[in-house]
Amino acid sequence: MLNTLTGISHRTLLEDINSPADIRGLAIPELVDLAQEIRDLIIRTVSRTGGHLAPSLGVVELTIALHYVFDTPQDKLIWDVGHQSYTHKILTGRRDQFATLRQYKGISGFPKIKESRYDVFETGHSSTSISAALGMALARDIKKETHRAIAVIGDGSMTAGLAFEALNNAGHLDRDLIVILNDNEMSISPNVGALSSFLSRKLSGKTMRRVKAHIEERLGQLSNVGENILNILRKSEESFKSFFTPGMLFEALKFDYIGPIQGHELEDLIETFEGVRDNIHGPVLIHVLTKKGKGYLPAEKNPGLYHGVGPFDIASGKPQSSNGSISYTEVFGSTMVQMAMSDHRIAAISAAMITGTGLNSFAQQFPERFFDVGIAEQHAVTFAAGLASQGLRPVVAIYSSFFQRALDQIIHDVCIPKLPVTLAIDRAGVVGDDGPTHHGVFDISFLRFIPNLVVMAPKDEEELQHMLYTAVTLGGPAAVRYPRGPGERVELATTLKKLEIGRGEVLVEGDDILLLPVGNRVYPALHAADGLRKVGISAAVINPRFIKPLDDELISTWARRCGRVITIEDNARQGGFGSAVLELLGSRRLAFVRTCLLAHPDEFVEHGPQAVLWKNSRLDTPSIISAAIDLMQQKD
Ligand SMILES: Cc1ncc(C[n+]2csc(CCOP(=O)(O)OP(=O)(O)O)c2C)c(N)n1
Ligand SMILES: CC(=O)[C@@H](O)[C@H](O)COP(=O)(O)O
Ligand SMILES: [Mg+2]
Repeated sequence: MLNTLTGISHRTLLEDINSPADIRGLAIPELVDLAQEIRDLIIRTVSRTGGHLAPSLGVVELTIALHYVFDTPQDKLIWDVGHQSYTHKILTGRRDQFATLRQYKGISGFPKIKESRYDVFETGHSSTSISAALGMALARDIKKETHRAIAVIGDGSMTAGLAFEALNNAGHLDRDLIVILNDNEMSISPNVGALSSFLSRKLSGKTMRRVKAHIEERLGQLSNVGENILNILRKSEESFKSFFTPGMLFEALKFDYIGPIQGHELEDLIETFEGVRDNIHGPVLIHVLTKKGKGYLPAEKNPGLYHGVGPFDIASGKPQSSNGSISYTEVFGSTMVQMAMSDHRIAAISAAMITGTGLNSFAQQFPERFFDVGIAEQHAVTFAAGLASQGLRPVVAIYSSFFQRALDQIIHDVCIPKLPVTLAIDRAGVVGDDGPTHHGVFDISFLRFIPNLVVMAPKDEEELQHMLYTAVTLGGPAAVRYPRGPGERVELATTLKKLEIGRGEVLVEGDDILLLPVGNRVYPALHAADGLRKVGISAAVINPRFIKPLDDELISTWARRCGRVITIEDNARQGGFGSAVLELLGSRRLAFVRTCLLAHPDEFVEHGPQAVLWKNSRLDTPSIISAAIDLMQQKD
């Protein structure tokens, strides 16, 4: 590598690292230098590609130490969420491809089995790693193999029920299993919840007093031994606190607990891991303290902002300027504030995604009506149902792909009892660079079959405002799905209006073909109708607004009139909006109408810019035009 100051070129350590085997011969000072080279590479690359910078910078030493001590890939290393796996990728043969991180056709931002044999489990959604590692440990024992199973999970991800289900089961099964708790006291925003306080031993005064009184009472009943311990405890709050360690929780779950250890000290990490590797059997949890964003000052100072970033300037840390459009998420956030000012029943719930869902302002202005429940989508929905059962009008804002976790709660706790809960489904449709784990392309399919639920999708940001208002004033369960990214730059409404449930709108009249686009596909369809007019095809465009209930009358009338229908949706074809229209046409004896369903095919859509993904799935304007021309030319 060329030193730009001296003009002298020298070989970096990283240039000789092609697999973890290559780091195992290095001495500690060399590993320290290697960590710096890796950090530089991550910062350089992510400043160009965007990505999960702060989580990855926080685990550089941890990753080096794990690959140094354990015999990967025979030993199975599982990265929870996987957004912190950049060092792992660089060390496991993907250094040269790292420049393509999150680029279309480039390497993914998450572990991918097809990318490397070191990626033994795919992640993206949180809190799966302990379950997966436990499964691997059991498979190992059944097959009489000897490798280790290691889950690396963050303190944020540890708050999810799934992680606790796995700990509970692992304690019971008592097999060799290593859980590394990467504790940086951060989820995306600062971590919240009782567990988080417990890990950092920030026990509340109330808890302290209660437990202290209880112990004093119990020990006081004993003779000398009790008095001695009591005296120690009385000495200071600190010594009392030290009586409680985060380990107590895990030990109660039958794990050995080791730590907390400093996560940026390579020597300590390596020594601890070697000790565990060579001496400990059964489930063990190693508590590692790290700093999110370590080594890049702007990220250290503001780890939330640099959790996931777009391209930025390294020197100043400033993100590349956006084009100034307001996003759907921002409109959701401001509309929530607008509604909550006059309706005191409105509450907002986020599952550890306050900024991502645009709820910062609501949280600041209405702290008593805002709840960040941690990474707990299932709980978020049932908690909302509880609020709604007592007269509140909760809005649960969660990304489409994370709502997948809460399907049972939506059905069982919200829709069967018809409770007035609004599901604000952000990131509906393809999200872009995060890829298949994060695309929100299934929600139409998994919500459409639920009785009592009204499902809406706005064509633009102004319609989103009215749909939110319609949802919270409905008096029953409602869902509004809206996409990632900028709106259509339309003017926002100052007065919110209630839409008539199940009523669509005719945007363009036409006789030859009916275009039925959903949500963010409405504008591309309008442009397509313009294009079709130029080649002599008269296309009608209807914005259905409601995916459920459908405007049966309007759609049937226009389908009969045009004789050809194209549905267009940023959702999977299977069970999607197009399927709903086919069901309608069948039930109305309109099966003779020629149809074409434009939607994502029955495969997982890869990562890449949204525009590319829409084009690939034939959901952009030119594809709609060519589908219409094809349908016009179709003969029996
Ligand atoms: C089920 C689910 N909900 C929400 C998210 C969004 N998300 C990604 S990372 C993250 C925070 C994770 O915190 P932690 O595990 O402590 O990792 P850190 O980023 O601090 O390293 C969240 C909420 C997700 N990936 N999966
Ligand atoms: C890893 C993860 O799940 C989140 O950080 C996600 O990548 C955020 O996506 P947005 O950038 O769309 O908020
Ligand atoms: Mg964390």
